[in-house]
Amino acid sequence: MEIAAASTVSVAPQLPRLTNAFSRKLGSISSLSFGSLKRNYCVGKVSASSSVDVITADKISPASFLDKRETGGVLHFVKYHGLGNDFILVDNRDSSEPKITQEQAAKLCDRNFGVGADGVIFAMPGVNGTDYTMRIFNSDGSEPEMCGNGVRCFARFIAELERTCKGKTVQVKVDMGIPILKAQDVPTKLPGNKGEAVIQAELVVDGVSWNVAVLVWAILIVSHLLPEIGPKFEHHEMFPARTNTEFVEVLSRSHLKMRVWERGAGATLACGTGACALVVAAVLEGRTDRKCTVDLPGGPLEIEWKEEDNHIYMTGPAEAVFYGSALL
Ligand SMILES: N[C@@H](CCC[C@H](N)C(=O)O)C(=O)O
Repeated sequence: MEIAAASTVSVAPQLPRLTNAFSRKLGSISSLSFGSLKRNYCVGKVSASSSVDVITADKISPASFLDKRETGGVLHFVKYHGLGNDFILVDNRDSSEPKITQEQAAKLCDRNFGVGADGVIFAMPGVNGTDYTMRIFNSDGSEPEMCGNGVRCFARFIAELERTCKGKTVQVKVDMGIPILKAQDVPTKLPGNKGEAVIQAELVVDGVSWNVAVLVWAILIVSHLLPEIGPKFEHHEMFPARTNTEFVEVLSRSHLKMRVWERGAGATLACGTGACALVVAAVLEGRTDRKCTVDLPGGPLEIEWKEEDNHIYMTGPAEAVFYGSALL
């Protein structure tokens, strides 16, 4: 059995890179389909496409709650999670500015003094011909470019807002687009060593040498070290925009296990973009096939990096947890 740490470094660079790469496609149109209904949307500065299948049926209709309009100082939301990576979803379709500030989002995400979540996601009006735009603030208030588990929850939320889906849990497949491996697009100051990509490079963190690639492999890491080592990767000088980090164990050519330290959110139960980056890294290093199950603390994700179109497809659950109103 091989244990690799990973990745985030390895993957980390990759994650931001994926997101940053996407961000240059501002306004590009993707599709979201719920059964027979199809919607185009733009994820923040990123684009992605999803399809949703309802796998369970709810007994209650949230319609009356979702129809509520805010009065001063109150924010209505729905709490969702994808494999334990949890988000506060806000119906922001009537404005292209988020209803709350980044500071307010950080307070809401606090697990002791707020609602508790890994991030706040806003469903906003579409741009450039899209039906919707998604924006997300991390639990520290910073704004990432993309969120894999979050985009599945977003898809589920849109379906609920449009009354096209009443299931508590749905399985969502997301087209995460094309991975970009160019070092400067990650961004990382690590020099490209495989074309312009960073594969199997050395990264020194806190005096320890890690074998990283666009992902990081090869070092055993145990869970209790995550809070200690995670921030050192996140804030490493080689990653000017900080980074997400996935620590990985290779179980077989189609099975990976990972722990994540997220930029702006810390140790979370799952990270969709990280799982995608991980599979790309694993394939580039010849460690796995293109279709893998990635086990995360919150459960498994199915990831496929298709050769035909170079896109990465992620499939996993999105579950509604509760409806609430927060005092701001
Ligand atoms: N913290 C991340 C953004 C969120 C990633 C997410 N959990 C996922 O599922 O992809 C960042 O700052 O990049």
